[in-house]
Amino acid sequence: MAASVTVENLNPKVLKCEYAVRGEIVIHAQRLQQQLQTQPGSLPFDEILYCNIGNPQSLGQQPVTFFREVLALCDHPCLLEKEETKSLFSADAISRAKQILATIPGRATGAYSHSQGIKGLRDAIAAGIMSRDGFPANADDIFITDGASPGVHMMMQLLIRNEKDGILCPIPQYPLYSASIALHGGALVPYYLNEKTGWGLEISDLKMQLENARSKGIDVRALVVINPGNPTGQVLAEDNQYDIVKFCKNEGLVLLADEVYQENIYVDNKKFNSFKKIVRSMGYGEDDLPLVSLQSVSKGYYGECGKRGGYMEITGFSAPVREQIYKIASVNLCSNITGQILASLVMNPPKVGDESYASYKAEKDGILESLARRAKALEDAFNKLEGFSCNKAEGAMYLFPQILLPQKAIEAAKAAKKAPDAFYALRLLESTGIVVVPGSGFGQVPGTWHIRCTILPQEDKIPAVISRFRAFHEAFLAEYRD
Ligand SMILES: Cc1ncc(COP(=O)(O)O)c(C=O)c1O
Repeated sequence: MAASVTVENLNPKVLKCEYAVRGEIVIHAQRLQQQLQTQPGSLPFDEILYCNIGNPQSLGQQPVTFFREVLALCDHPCLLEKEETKSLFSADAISRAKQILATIPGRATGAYSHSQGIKGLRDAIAAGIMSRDGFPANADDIFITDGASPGVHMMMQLLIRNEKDGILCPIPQYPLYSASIALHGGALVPYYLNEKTGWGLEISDLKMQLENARSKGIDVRALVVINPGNPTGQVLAEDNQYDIVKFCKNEGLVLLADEVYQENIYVDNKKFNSFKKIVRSMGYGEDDLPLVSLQSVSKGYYGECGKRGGYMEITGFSAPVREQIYKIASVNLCSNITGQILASLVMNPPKVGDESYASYKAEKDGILESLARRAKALEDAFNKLEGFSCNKAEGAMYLFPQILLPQKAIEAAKAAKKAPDAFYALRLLESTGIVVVPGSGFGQVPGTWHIRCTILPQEDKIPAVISRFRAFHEAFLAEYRD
């Protein structure tokens, strides 16, 4: 019987969609990992180091105790009735769990919730946003989601009608954006971050790209800004943010602000400012600018990727449009309740005076300070490699060095039908077990080659990562030097 479903008759939007952070190189790494299990000693390394994805706990980062205590108590409320609980859990985790459970109808964490998320948790998130920004936030504007990704998909679904609807996206960009634009059948309108100025976002380039797209009949609907940047690690300066907001207002664009790395800042001279705060401090209110701000429990110092929690805060949309957004959310029923609770916790961590505060602060600072040291150590190491130039990771979880590849290597890549940076990343994996993502998965200025490497291996592993990388790179150059 002939197969009724073939690749040829699949939805072409699915075929067009690419997602390199889990692409060919990662699939090959998983194969090699299996080989290490079934035939130990058969490869030149004894473990695979996944530096391809911002998944901190998979590389040994420990979860924050307070958050997990509250989750455990919420998930098994009968613990709250037991005497031993008082010695096993901190007092503020116990009281927080009780407070949260009181907002959940029937204390049932196994029940569906409101499609935007449990109201009490949205109130807590709104309070967290207000204390972060100093401007009011409203629970009705919050949609709690299973990580930030569903929020991005929802907005693309809402905005993209056909291939003539465009979304301005940074290049390089996190491929969730290119993938979701492709899946929803829209046009990615690229704007280039300037590598020479530390991945600067230039309004002149935004304008040029917008005009260029419009001249081709593209109706540009939104601007995506990832701050701090992935894969590029830059943190936007406040003045730059004002200009971006003005640009969106003047051009009638929705501002999609991906702020999932808001807690990941590693330099003293930069500070995270939410676009919500910037917009409000410019005096713009609800009717001036449609703004979507995305946050996630996957990043920051919490790194709870597998719990799938996050939210989008939606302001500046009319009531009928918000009803449509609510309708899309309701088709998915609701996000998972554990992720909802965690999203409320990361926006309202323990405060001075709470029993957990000192240990919470020590865990948080320990993780963030270690990430800053790892970022610096890897940046310095990359900058010492011949042909590498690596901007600082001011924030986020990645380094994105440019590599000047010898012509001979580029030709070898061509012969192997691979992009040169994918060829390099594959060779790196096969000789060291280190998994990185080629720059071609994020977009880059044509003719330049990059790799993205996370800063997430634990500190005791960093010297080995650096020396394995260096040895590989020297051997690669020796093989392909022009
Ligand atoms: C910039 C950015 N946005 C969104 C996400 C989505 O993450 P999640 O769906 O786990 O919140 C990621 C994940 O790496 C990211 O880097």
